[in-house]
Amino acid sequence: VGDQTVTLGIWDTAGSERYEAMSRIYYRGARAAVVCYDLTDSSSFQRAKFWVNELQNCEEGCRIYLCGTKSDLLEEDRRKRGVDFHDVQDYADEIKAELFETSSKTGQSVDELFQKVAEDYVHFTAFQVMTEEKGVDLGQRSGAYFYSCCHH
Ligand SMILES: Nc1nc2c(ncn2[C@@H]2O[C@H](COP(=O)(O)OP(=O)(O)OP(=O)(O)O)[C@@H](O)[C@H]2O)c(=O)[nH]1
Repeated sequence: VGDQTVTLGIWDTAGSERYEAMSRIYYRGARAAVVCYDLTDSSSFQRAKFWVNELQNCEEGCRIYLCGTKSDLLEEDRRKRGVDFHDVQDYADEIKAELFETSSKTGQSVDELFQKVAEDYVHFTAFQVMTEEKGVDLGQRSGAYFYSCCHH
């Protein structure tokens, strides 16, 4: 990212709610979470919402990335789509998450997803360091630190 190298440590947790307590051990303190669902399976999107709620309740500093998987199957046949893109986009907006549709088979959008995770990490960490060092004047609407955050 820019001239910085970001090393991501990635933990693949169990997707089932049954392993909720164990998964929490893995994602505790995480700065980013890629919550995956199968684009051809609407029930998997409902399960993804469960994990989003968990993250929102337990991990305040964790940015959420929604990731619809198996996009290659939709390329083959659009009728296989089980989760409406606009519904997910509305949900992503509501929870302030980024949305990606990827394929592990073809690699579609996988690099873009992790590039965005790394970029956001760098930008938001820089912003946090600046605000921690200087403090935030809530009365000041266009402080220099806000501009520098957005222009990094
Ligand atoms: N066509 C296609 N199949 C995929 C893709 N990703 C995974 N699969 C298939 O989906 C099935 C489940 O994949 P996994 O990677 O085990 O899924 P998982 O979400 O890690 O499963 P959990 O272990 O329950 O968390 C396997 O049969 C994979 O081959 C993809 O991008 N495209």
